[in-house]
Amino acid sequence: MTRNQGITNSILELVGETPLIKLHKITKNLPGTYYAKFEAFNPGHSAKDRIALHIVQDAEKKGILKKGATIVETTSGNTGFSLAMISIVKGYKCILAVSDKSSRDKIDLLKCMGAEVHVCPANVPPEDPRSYYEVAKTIHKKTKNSVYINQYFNELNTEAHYRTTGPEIWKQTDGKLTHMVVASGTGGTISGSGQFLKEKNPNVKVLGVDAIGSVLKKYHETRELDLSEVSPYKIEGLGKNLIPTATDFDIIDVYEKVSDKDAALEARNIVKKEGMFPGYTSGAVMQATKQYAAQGMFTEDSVVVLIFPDHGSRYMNKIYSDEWMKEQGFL
Ligand SMILES: Cc1ncc(COP(=O)(O)O)c(C=O)c1O
Repeated sequence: MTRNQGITNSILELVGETPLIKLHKITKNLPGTYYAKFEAFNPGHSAKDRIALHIVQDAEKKGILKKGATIVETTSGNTGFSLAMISIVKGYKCILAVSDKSSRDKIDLLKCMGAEVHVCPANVPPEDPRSYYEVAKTIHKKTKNSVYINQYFNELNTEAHYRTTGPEIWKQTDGKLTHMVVASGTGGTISGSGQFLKEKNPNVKVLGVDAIGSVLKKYHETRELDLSEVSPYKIEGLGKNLIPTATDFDIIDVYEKVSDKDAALEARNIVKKEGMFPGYTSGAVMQATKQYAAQGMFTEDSVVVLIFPDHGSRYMNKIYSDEWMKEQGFL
């Protein structure tokens, strides 16, 4: 490892190469060995640094993004933070359309990072002009010299994880992993890293995590978009009410759905048992791992990698607030 031993020229050089941390107490009763790839170690505290940097660098190479240009994106918050950080370093303007489901902390953070933030209603169909997709598209059209990152429908999102997250996991486990458990939102993480790992070893099982209230699991099973699956839920960044083209459903072996309550309690459980402080979807990944284990998915020989996508500090007014947990009936 040569990282962090001398001078780092820019914070952006620290994107990726996150640690793989062995889980002990929380997985004590599950068969096999479990590791968390803790993406909070990225400088923007989430896996989204990887895709934001990859997409921006690609646009720069193609000459689409020039100094003084504007970056526009729809985001549940994390991609926005990464883009705002990159914009500061590289001298771009950053405009973000954010779902009103995003925690207050995330929205305040984006503003602190110099982004212009438009808060949009979460519970409207994607084609509604008030949805964050449509708001971002309109801002992009109206803003001269702007680039729309479009993470849900951008193959570079998936490519970023194919080039970084997948190879890192392969190297860190010395090619020994048997299963990977990954939260699916845009699907970039699961599809990109899953593709890389399956190319290395087709026997690696890619286990998806979806939210109750999202269409992804049903779509994976039937290849049909069933909107009767859609209902409001609290977990940010997990699941969807549309089918993102950034997701390659053929790479994913199976999905499990988790509830808001179970995911929140598991996130808090990770803190208590392992001393890590991860975000809400990490709780969802932990809960799904337990559900998969209960189905007999793992044996004593299993080497299971769980991706923990972000840091818990973004959820202080949500899952890490006893008051919020009580309001939801979770405590
Ligand atoms: C906190 C969090 N976890 C998980 C995900 C899912 O990752 P992906 O979009 O790569 O499927 C996201 C994406 O928005 C996220 O913000």
